[in-house]
Amino acid sequence: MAKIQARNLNLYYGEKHALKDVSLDIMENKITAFIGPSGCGKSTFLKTLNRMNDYVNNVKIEGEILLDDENIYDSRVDTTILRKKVGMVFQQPNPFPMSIYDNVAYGPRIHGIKNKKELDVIVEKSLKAAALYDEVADRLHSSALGLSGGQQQRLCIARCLAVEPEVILLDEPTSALDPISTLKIEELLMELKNKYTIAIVTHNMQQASRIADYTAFFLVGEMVEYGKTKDIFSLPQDKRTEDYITGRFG
Ligand SMILES: Nc1ncnc2c1ncn2[C@@H]1O[C@H](COP(=O)(O)OP(=O)(O)OP(=O)(O)O)[C@@H](O)[C@H]1O
Repeated sequence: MAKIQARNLNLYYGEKHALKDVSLDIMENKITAFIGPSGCGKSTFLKTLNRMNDYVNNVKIEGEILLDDENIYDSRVDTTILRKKVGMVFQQPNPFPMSIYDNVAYGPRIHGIKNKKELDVIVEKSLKAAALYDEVADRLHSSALGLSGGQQQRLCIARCLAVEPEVILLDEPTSALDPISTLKIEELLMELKNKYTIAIVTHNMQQASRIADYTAFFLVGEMVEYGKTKDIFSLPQDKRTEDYITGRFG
């Protein structure tokens, strides 16, 4: 079942036409990867899925993004609620300069949860779900900035999970990490897809082929090809996809 449907999405940064008539369905409880060369619009597309582009000046968006069949660009949509449902993890781990506990409790507190016992439960549950709890259980009140890069990224995933999202967007979440931390995040995402819908931008085609159920290939603002990952990598239908995945450019 489609959790998110992009319908004829066009995005302009000023004069620049950065997304050209993109339509694609993101399936529930699956991992969907967006691949393509630098500057092709992968991150831009990802950010349209929870309206992060609203923060950029001079952006014009046409078309629709339906989340559970409702257009998230409808003027009545509350973007705070939208971003609670559709959480995001960025390329550089960006823990807040506060304790591990407070990082995870941050979102729930903003959404009005004050009770300490309740927060304790959320923090522990989220850290466990992000496969970080065992490594930090004895230092929940130490600074998050003392964690390794890979741990920081799992903390950011825990922070995202703490507000009980339905969809998790990740923009090259492992590109700043070593191979072992990368593997841990990949394993974690494959576990998390049982509960969440996941969309990930990655430069790493091996990563897409390892973890993604579906893959979309972007090129200069166009979504060239989209399908089951194994089909995209073994039987690409478009010459441009084939050239890219066989390493002829990009
Ligand atoms: N805020 C902005 N203002 C103007 N142009 C932008 C802005 N953000 C991105 N662009 C342009 O839009 C195009 C798509 O950028 P985007 O970051 O989505 O690509 P990408 O495929 O994610 O690239 P990368 O893999 O290098 O991150 C690029 O040409 C980029 O320069």
